[in-house]
Amino acid sequence: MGRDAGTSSSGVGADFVVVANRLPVDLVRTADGTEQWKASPGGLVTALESILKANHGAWVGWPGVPDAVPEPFDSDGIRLHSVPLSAHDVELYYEGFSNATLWPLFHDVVVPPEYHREWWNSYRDVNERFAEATAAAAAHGATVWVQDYQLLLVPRLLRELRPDLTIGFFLHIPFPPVELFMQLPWRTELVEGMLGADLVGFHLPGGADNFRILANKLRGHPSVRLTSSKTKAAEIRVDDRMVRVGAFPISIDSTAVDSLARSRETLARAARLRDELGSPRVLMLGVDRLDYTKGIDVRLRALEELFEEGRLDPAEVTFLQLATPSRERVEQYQIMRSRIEESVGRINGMFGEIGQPVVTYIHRPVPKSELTAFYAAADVMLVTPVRDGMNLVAKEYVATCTDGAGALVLSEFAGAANELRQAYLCNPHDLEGVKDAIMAAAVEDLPEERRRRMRALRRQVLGNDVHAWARRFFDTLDATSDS
Ligand SMILES: Nc1nc2c(ncn2[C@@H]2O[C@H](COP(=O)(O)OP(=O)(O)O)[C@@H](O)[C@H]2O)c(=O)[nH]1
Ligand SMILES: O=P(O)(O)OC[C@H]1O[C@H](O[C@H]2O[C@H](CO)[C@@H](O)[C@H](O)[C@H]2O)[C@H](O)[C@@H](O)[C@@H]1O
Repeated sequence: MGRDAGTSSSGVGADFVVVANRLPVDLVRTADGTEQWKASPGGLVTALESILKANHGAWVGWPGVPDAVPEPFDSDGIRLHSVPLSAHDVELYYEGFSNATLWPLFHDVVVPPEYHREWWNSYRDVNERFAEATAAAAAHGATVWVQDYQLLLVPRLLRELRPDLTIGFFLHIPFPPVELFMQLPWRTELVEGMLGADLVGFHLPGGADNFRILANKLRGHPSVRLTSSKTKAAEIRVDDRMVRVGAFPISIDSTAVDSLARSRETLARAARLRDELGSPRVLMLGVDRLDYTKGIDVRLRALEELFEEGRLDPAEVTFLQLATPSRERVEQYQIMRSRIEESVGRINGMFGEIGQPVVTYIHRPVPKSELTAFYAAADVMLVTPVRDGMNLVAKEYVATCTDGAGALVLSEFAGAANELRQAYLCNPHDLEGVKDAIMAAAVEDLPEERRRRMRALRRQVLGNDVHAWARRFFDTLDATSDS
């Protein structure tokens, strides 16, 4: 990363600070009232943890439970600063505005977003507290990297408090088309919030383009493309500053995943797992937070029809779905969970045998070593979101296929499809297309064709890891502070 972010030159605060809704660890309260820290879920943490550890930086975020007020502490070389949220904040800012307004709106309104003024007021208030906590944690002249849709107002608020900072912002979910964003009653404030950064990053060029159009439409800030830039970035003039905008597709720590996949323990566990699942000829796998964007229902419907039509034989095919609990108090998540669990029951009722279900469904997190063994055991990985910013699971599966076997069925609506062109791509809204992609990946294509595709995918994932992602972002951010 080329950035020494150890102790600050002034001795007060860190020279490099990440700000995200969640800390990289969650405080977990057990039934007996004791508390312990556990790794928190999601791709964002997976992606940033290794970068921060390598740079002894600080992380500002919510500890994951209401009303907890831990003092700053060090974890694995990272200084963690908690922003406490009350139960009311969690309900209005996190479950409400972040996950029932912005999340569905930014994921192409796959469920209807709700607009409530009291949610917005709480979002603004919590963003102010994040900005204040960050201003207190950062050394003079530090670099601050603000993450994601929960904190869209922070870049501007932080700039007002601390004009000496260099501020980057990265959005991990899709940035919606202009017509959808325009639904937001607070659209101008949100765009202005993001424009407080020196660099605004998205996964895909389309998201960056949507943002440039909105900055012009809502605030009259025209942009120019930087034709010389490798990142195809653009610049927007905001008063006396230039804000850079570009696409930076995130990735994984590919080498670490690859070596864990090659370990004797992983390979032994993967073999045992196949035995435990009845030694199927084809083991299919899904791994997701239980979220309505992930298309878990789509793949279940596709499999059910393939069994009904006799195109897949339930005696030969098993599907393992890991669906990690997520945002469980938000209504649409509850609706989706019921729908998925009903499908699993129906499919097993129709096609399972005693002691031999066709769908094995796990609704709890598993340790990383176990997850890696799932990937290593699977012949076909099903990643079928109706919309997804990137989808790191797809990349993790590819990095785990160390023997070059294995096939990835991937929705065109996952950001990862932009890079993983040799996957079995499908449109999750076209059920026949999803079924055909599953059939090609699982049964119809020759092993050589699957291997050819997997070789190309592995070249992509191993050659573009999370470190390269961070380097590209920081090189572009450094260029903004130089100009
Ligand atoms: N250890 C562990 N990691 C999980 C589990 N479920 C999902 N993950 C990780 O969570 C991340 C999900 O990222 P991504 O696919 O981008 O989707 P996101 O959930 O929307 O961020 C991946 O790094 C997964 O490995 C689990 O049960 N255990
Ligand atoms: O913090 P939660 O509400 O429990 O949700 C977990 C995370 O989900 C989202 O992940 C996104 O980021 C990934 C990495 O860039 C990307 O691959 C994926 O497509 C996105 O959905 C969310 O953006 C994070 O803020 C959450 O922490």
